[in-house]
Amino acid sequence: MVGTPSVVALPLRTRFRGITVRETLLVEGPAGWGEFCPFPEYDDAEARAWWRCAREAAEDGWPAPVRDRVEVNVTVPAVDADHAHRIVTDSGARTAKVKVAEKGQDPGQDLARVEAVRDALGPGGRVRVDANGGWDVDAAVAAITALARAAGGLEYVEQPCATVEELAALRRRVDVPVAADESIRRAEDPLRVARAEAADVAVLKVAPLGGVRASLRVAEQIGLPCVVSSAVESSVGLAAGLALAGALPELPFACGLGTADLLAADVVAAPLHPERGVLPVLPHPPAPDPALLERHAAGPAARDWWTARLRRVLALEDSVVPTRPT
Ligand SMILES: O=C(O)CCC(=O)c1ccccc1C(=O)O
Ligand SMILES: [Mg+2]
Repeated sequence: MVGTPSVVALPLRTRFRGITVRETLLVEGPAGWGEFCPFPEYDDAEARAWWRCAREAAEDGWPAPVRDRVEVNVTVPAVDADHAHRIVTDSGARTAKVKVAEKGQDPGQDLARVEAVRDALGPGGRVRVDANGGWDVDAAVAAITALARAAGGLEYVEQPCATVEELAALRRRVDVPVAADESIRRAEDPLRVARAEAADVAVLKVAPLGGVRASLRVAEQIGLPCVVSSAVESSVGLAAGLALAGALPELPFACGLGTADLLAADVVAAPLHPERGVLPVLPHPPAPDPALLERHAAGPAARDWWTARLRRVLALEDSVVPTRPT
């Protein structure tokens, strides 16, 4: 790598996944900039794939894309209905992904949110929901039936239940297509979901799957239509997701890569904010602006935590422990 890593703390515009600030580490290599930002609760073993994604961007570069632009969904956090309506209208996107089953909220709030999102999109838009594994099978059947009615149709439901077995059981009981996210990115074996006939759609996140090339191999083997989604990276890491979306042979759905809009600050001068629901595929990661790295630099405790974490992950990568087959 070239130079020392930068650790930044980027404020979110609204709480998402229980956080209000996204911390991330950026490194420069001979091919450009890479981003390492495994969620804080992930252990070092799980963080290894995220490092491989950052290293690919910084050292190897990405395979050639087959398209130069990618349609994205607007991501709607678990906010109230009026706020959801405004987020969708402001985005100009034709597809919205709405967070549901948020802890501490009730089903009525989910229904009001998806109703508002449908109203903002109009009848031609597409609404998908993401429960992050928050329902058991019976609760999922009830919630999906009610949400599909409130939304005037759902494109798919992402990770309605936590386990592959539950997804498979649910899938036989509802007409709405089921997408798998955590069951792919956090699984020992990301292909199990397909063998179990537990999903209609595969959500691919480039960092937890170990980079663009590793994700392309998963896409090839999983045999399901794929959607690329972010992990709320800065625009440096989002560019890796766009490189994957750009290189997939088929891309039948809008991708969840519009999440620069969730951030109140970014590290590059021209952040990857979608225009009318479209983002460009970039040949290389965008370089951070040194003034923005400085302005959003994390405090000393966070900087030490991230650099120690990276050092431990690098030590694991250099050891001979066998890695998950892909
Ligand atoms: O897919 C999107 O629209 C945005 C990304 C997103 O929802 C997400 C971001 C960080 C962590 C988890 C998730 C998720 O899909 O569950
Ligand atoms: Mg998800």
